[in-house]
Amino acid sequence: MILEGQPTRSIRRTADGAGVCILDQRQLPWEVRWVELRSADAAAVAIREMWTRGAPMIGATAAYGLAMALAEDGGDAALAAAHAMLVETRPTAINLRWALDTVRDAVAALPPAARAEAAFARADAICDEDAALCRAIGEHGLALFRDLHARHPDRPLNILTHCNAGWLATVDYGTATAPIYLAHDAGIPVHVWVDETRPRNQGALLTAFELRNHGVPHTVIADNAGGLLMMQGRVDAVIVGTDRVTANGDVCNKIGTYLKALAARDNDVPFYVALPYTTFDPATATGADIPIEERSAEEVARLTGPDETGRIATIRVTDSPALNPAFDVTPARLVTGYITERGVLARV
Ligand SMILES: CSC[C@H]1O[C@H](OP(=O)(O)O)[C@H](O)[C@@H]1O
Repeated sequence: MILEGQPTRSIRRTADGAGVCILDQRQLPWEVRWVELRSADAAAVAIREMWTRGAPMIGATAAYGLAMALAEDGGDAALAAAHAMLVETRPTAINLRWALDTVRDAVAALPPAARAEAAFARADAICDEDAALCRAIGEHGLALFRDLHARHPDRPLNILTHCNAGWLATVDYGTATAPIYLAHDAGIPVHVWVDETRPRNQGALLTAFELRNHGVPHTVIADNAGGLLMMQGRVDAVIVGTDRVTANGDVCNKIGTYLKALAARDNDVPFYVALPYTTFDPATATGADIPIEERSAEEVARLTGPDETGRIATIRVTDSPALNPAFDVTPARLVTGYITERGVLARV
C-alpha cells in the first residue's frame, strides 16, 4: 500500500536475497524503521515479540525464517528443529503453521543442498499469493460496499473495524482494509471508525497510520464506544480480519471482536469477516478448540507513546495484577458473511 507516497509491501527480501526486511511495527506510527532478519532465530524473535504481526504476515515471516535456517543447515534435523521453533512463536493464527508446513512440504523430498533455494522461492510465492488473495478480497468487498452505500447514497459509508487487519498485517492491501482501500480509490465515500484496540492499540497506532497514509477519512474511538455508535445508527457495517476460522465458521480474532459482534447483532448491523483461504482451518472443529494466546500482563499495565518532547516513553496505568488474553472467539451465528478471495459467503 502507500507508504511515504510510494507503493510498498510490508515484507521483502534483503538486497542480497539471504534475509528478509520487515517493518518494526512497534515503532509505528512514530518511526518507519525497516529491520533486516538474517536467521530463523531472528525471525522467531520478531514474531514472538510482535515486531511484525498479523496472521498472514507472521506466516510469511516464518516461511523466510525456515528458508534462512535451511541456508545454514539443509538437513532433516535442522528442518524439523526450525519448524518446531518457529511454529511455537505464537499459537493462535493458523497462517503460521500453514506457511511453515507449506515450505517444509515443498522441500522435504529435495536433497539438503537444494532446500534453501526452494524454501526461499516458496516463501516468495506465499507473499505474492497473499497480495493477490487480499486484492481479491478487496474486489469482492468493494461490490458489497457499493451495495451498502447505495442504501444511503447521500452520506459516507460508515465502517467500523477492530485491531489492524491492514496491509501491515498482510503482505499488501490487508484483509478487512482491502475493501476499504478499493472503495476509497473507486470514489465511494468511506469513513472508518477505528477501534483503538487495547492493550497494544493496533487500531489507534497501525490502522490509523495506514488510513492516514492512504487518505481515508477515519476516527479513532475507544474500544467501548462502538456499541453506542451502532445504537445511534452511525455504523453501516463492521468488518474485521481473523487469525483462524474453524470448520463450523467460528472466528478467532483480536480480543474485543466478540463484543463488537454482539453489539452488531443487537443493532442489526452486518458483521463481516475478511479472510484468505490460508486463515481457514478445517482441521479445528470449533472456536472452543483454538489455543488462545495469553500475553504478558505488562501489555495491559503499560501505555507507550511520545511524551511532550516527542521521546517514546512508557507509563504504567496500574500496579494491580492484570490478565491479557490476546484473542477471543466470535461464534459463527453472529457472522453475517465471510469476505474471501472467491466471493462473499453469506451465512444462511
Ligand atoms: C489479517 S490478520 C490480522 C489479525 O491479526 C491481529 O493479531 P496480532 O496483532 O496479535 O497479530 C488481529 O487479530 C488481526 O485481526
